[in-house]
Amino acid sequence: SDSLDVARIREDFPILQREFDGQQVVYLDNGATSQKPNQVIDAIADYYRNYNANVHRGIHQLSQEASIAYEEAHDTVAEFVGADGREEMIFTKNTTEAENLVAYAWGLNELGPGDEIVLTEMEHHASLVTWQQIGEKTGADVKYIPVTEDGYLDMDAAAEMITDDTEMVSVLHVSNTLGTVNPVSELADLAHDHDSYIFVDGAQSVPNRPVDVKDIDADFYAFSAHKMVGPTGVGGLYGKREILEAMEPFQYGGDMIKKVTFDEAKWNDLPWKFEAGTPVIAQGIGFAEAVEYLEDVGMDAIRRHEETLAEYALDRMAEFDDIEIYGPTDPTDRGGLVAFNLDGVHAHDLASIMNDHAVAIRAGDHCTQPLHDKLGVAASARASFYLYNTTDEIDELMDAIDSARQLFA
Ligand SMILES: Cc1ncc(COP(=O)(O)O)c(CNc2co[nH]c2=O)c1O
Repeated sequence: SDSLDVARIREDFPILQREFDGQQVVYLDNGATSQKPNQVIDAIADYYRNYNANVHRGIHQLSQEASIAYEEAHDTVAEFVGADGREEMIFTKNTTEAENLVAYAWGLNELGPGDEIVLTEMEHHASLVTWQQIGEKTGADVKYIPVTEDGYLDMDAAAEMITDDTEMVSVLHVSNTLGTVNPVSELADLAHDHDSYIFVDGAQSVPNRPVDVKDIDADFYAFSAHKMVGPTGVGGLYGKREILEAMEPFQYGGDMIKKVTFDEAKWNDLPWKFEAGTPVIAQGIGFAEAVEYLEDVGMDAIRRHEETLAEYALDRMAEFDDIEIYGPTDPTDRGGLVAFNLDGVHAHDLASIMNDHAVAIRAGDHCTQPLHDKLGVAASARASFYLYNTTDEIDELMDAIDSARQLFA
């Protein structure tokens, strides 16, 4: 079977050997950011050491090498998510900037009173706050597809809420709080039946499972390199070519133009039209290396590994009646993360005790405050898994939770 050789993978991530007070770190905060293998670190260092130069303009050898590497990085990332080449793959700073790019470059210009933007109650602030603001600035109405008791989207409500007044449906593929995997192909069909665009937030899906944007038929699809063993500072925004061709640029300046006179400017070809100024060269090169690393491991194998870890974590937590778990209980129907609370212990206190045991988890609202309001909790703890985690590490998590239980009993 193509299951993961986790022991061999862990050798690529030196940070996993770190110890705090003699305890080896147990890193379970991958939903916030992933760790980076030597291959990615070395690729970025290699660029700075051996062919650092600015791109798109240089005549000299170094600039040509840097330009080719940066441009081909777009092809690598595009192919990874099933896009048709670099013309459909814009490098942004992160998923948040990708949402803002479409919100400003398309939303502000195209939306007005009477138009509707449909989100979900489980949206991350990157989309929720962005489209809420666009609604305020344009007069468009913002609606939220409800989340059911068991953590799924209410698709009957979705079918009613997406109408001919809907111009944009913006939904996350996998919830960073509930782990829910949303039916984005079905939502794309609903949006397109009403001539609406659909923006899919793939921050928690592209790193963890195979994604094919053409299969989903998304109009836009965004994700971040730092969650998929790549560097911070670069993300991918897929857009259908014909939509990007028709869209106004997001930022103006060098590189995004073809010709400038004192009277006007002509825009550059895709994707450079949306990459103003000196781009994220080193990060883009690191992004491509991260994609190649994940491809070598295999996205199906990663998805299955995370399902195994989620199932193990859910089973271990189900042994206790003082742990409340949020999101679907079926491990094959959710991402590799579990948000939870321990009765009587605030999530921040729990995370602090976890830290005393060198266990790194997240506590707070995970940038989904409206969802936490709906769940009726101010904060939750969250363990999120990746290709280098093990069930032994989940046992360490459970032992640390137990020490918190004893402390607060
Ligand atoms: C679903 C989702 N959308 C968008 C973002 C924003 O990504 P960024 O622009 O790269 O920051 C995140 C990051 N989520 C988290 C960041 O820290 N903890 C998290 O759960 C996310 O989980």
